[in-house]
Amino acid sequence: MSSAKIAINGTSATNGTNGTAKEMNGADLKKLKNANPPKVYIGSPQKEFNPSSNDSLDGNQSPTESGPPCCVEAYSPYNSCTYELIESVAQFLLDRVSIRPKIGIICGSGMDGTTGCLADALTDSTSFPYETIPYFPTPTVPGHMGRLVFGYLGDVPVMCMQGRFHYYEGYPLWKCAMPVRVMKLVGVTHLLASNAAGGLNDKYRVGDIMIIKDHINLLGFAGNNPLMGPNDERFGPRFPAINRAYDVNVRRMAKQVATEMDINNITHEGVYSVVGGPSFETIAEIRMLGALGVDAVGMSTVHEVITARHCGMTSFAFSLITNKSVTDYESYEEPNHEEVIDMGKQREPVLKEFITRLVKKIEDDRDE
Ligand SMILES: O=P(O)(O)O[C@@H]1C[C@H](O)[C@@H](CO)O1
Ligand SMILES: Nc1nc2[nH]cnc2c(=O)[nH]1
Repeated sequence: MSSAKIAINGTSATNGTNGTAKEMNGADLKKLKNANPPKVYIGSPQKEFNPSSNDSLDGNQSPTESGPPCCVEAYSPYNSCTYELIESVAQFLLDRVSIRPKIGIICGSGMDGTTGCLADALTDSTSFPYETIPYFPTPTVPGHMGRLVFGYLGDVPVMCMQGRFHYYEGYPLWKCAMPVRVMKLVGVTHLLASNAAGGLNDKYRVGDIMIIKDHINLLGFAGNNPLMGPNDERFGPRFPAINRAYDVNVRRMAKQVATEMDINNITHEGVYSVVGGPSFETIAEIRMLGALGVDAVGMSTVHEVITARHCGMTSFAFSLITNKSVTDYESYEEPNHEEVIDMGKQREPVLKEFITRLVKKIEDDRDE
């Protein structure tokens, strides 16, 4: 494996080779954190990109819009993050890693922690703490690391979000899903998202896996969607179809993996619904969701999948059932984030194996 250079504000560090990982650190991070807005360095020799000027990004592209850097308006409900800006973030990453992943993974709660998580299984990895990536949001939730990691899962090149962004953190949906567009422009064709969810279906037990076959976008019902605002056709159409969001072929492969791993008894296929959070559901809300045909409820994924489908990515997602949704007024049980994180950690080895095998199948399928 050849070694690549990671350039940080004009300094550089050598990328890890053969199982080692490199991360931006110390003084460089401090410098980047203090930069406001973050600086984007594109091309060689490095040059500072000012989104509000007509600076050329790499000699070929130029921003088509003037005005302030759009992603700085973090709380705008409408996506004002231009194609050019996303392209510049993707280029920032591509300039610093040598691998070209086709598969992007988003690790859910408890699966993205500090030890033993999927991202740690990557070899030849290069990781970017989110605060070092221009225009990236930063996670605020305990149990969510904040790193984008490039590396090999088995022998398959992937990029992996170790920690995601949630609506309840105060980020608009488009911003929560912005990394998916970055993945797209990095060259990713397949999105694999995981999440922690409360189980409504009576047959589900804590620790089970639910392959998502469909979703109910409750945030969308309430008039909120990551695609609201001006549409850029370079990403996708104004009115994308979403009825085949969870790819049937990848779901079939995931079920094959479950059979190979002999975990069919804990693997299901069902409907996920997203709520805004951060409060968990009331009993009346859970009963309503159950009546609507929801099998598991959580606070993420749907806006990422919508964004992925909009830009033509194949998407797959699964939930780890970290707690049973409470449906009984007599019950003293209360869902809590600690049990969510604990269950994620407990299931880490199984999920790692599940994802590693699935990624391999997808890669082999892509090659056929
Ligand atoms: O990021 P995910 O959807 O896995 O996280 C779920 C929703 C909340 O962030 C958290 C609640 O414990 O778990
Ligand atoms: N909304 C919601 N999100 C979760 N994430 C993990 N468990 C739950 C839950 O019970 N409800």
